[in-house]
Amino acid sequence: MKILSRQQIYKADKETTRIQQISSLELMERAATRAFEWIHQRLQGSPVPIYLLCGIGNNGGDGLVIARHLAEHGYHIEVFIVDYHPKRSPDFLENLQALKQRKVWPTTLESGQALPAMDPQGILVDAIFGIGLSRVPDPWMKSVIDQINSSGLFVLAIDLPSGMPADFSDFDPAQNGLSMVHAQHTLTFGAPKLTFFLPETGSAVGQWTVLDIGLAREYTDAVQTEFSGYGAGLIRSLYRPRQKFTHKGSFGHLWVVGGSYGTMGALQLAARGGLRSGAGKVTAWTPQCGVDILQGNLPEVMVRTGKGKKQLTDFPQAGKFTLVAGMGLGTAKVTADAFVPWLKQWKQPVVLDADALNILSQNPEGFNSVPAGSILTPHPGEFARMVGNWTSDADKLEKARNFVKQYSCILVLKGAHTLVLDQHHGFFNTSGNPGMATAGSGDVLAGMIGGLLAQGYEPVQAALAGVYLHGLSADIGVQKLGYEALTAGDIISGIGPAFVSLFQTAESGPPQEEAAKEE
Ligand SMILES: NC(=O)C1=CN([C@@H]2O[C@H](COP(=O)(O)OP(=O)(O)OC[C@H]3O[C@@H](n4cnc5c(N)ncnc54)[C@H](OP(=O)(O)O)[C@@H]3O)[C@@H](O)[C@H]2O)[C@H](O)CC1
Ligand SMILES: [K+]
Repeated sequence: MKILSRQQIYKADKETTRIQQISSLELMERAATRAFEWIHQRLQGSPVPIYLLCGIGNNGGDGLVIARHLAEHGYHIEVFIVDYHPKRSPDFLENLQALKQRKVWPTTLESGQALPAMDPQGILVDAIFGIGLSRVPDPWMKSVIDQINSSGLFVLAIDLPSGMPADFSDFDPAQNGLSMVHAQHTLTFGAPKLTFFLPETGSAVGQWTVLDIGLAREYTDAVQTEFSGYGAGLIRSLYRPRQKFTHKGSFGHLWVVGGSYGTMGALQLAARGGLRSGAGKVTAWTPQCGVDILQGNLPEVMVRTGKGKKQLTDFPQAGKFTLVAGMGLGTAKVTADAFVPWLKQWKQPVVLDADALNILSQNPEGFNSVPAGSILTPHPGEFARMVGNWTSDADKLEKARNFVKQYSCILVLKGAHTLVLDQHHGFFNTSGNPGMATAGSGDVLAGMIGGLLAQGYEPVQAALAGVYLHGLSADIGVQKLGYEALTAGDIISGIGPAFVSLFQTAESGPPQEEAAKEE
């Protein structure tokens, strides 16, 4: 699922009309008809009042086409033209004519005018601004947006909520008060937009559905995008089936390094995540206080200790194993003093999480010792320690881009849509749920990525599959437990079913392809 930039969507639009030899008016008709069908399928002729707020560009034109189809099907509609600009797009004007021919007479709202009273049981279709938004809405538009947001109506946004840019190519909405319609649902054309995946703007999108409007595949298949969303389809294509004549040595040896007095749980969760993801063998390197805990709880895991009793003061010699470090490690000076030089020994990619990242943030020179291709898995607090505070999602993305370039690493930026970013591309994950905001969830993920890396997946593949399966395990967990009760241990219990469901058909398992399309 490619995320096209604003300019690429315009190009897709143009190429579609050229290749398919249709007019832009016909493409608008096609797009808006898909949106109408989506509404009609759900409302089934219900007498609920529908208020269509249309701008004066092509997003407004879409709104007028939807209005025409709704009127033809007997819906109770009221149409408003939000007159924020003196110019009108030609396709808007054509569709205004077509609507009037159907004896529907829109009301024009002029600058400064308030929205009319609306039945709070009704539905508001937001077709004011689409991808054409190129600057911050003016004070009147901001007040219209505020009135929509406090109206209490169900808001359905067309293409994207008005006031929200598709990407950050023109302006950064967070620097300007984030004035945007908050929709319950967004019907977007052709491809999801970058801003859907980021917390500042994504919260305004609500649920979202990508409507296939038949954009020219000649263009959309070939175009290189900076970002994409991914789901089961990509992970299935990466999956390495197990062969019959294999043994545990075929699936790698994972070492989880970390733990300190009082935080041995983190190391255990990572070890279990690695085992459940298929690592052939798992060894834990812990301070001496960890031996009984790990041996008692995890019979499958071998345990080796450093010299330190309550915290690590030394580390194992780099060897032919896959390293995941940082879970519960602590940031004591003795630990940090040993950890930073030790990292230099590593030549093959490693996975660094939690306190490994915190230690490096306190000793930034150490990031230069991280082997190329390593996977760093910070949560937002850890990432802020790594790169400094950001002022907005756009700024955070920029900082992340610079970081992966500088250190040739892969960042896994954890969030509602975890971003796996390398120097070539950013992948937003589509599995997972708010139940995952629970202690130890990140330790499990680090272990899972390590378990996949140990089995020979390329680093970016291990990161993508680990993140997706981690989210899917939690999705399976919440089906029985709900969000509140889900724990990191439950995510581990879901890993097996997640692998299994990856290859189930839509009829017998969670419909993963849909999950990627519809939030
Ligand atoms: N391929 C597709 O996805 C299709 C998309 N369609 C729909 O078309 C819109 C995009 O339409 P467009 O006319 O380009 O833009 P908008 O309707 O979003 O905006 C109209 C104009 O508003 C001006 N603008 C921008 N920011 C502001 C602002 N803050 N205040 C006032 N005015 C603003 C801007 O014009 P300027 O010349 O002033 O810059 C916009 O052009 C897309 O979202 C879909 O809904 C088609 O229907 C079919 C295919
Ligand atoms: K809109």
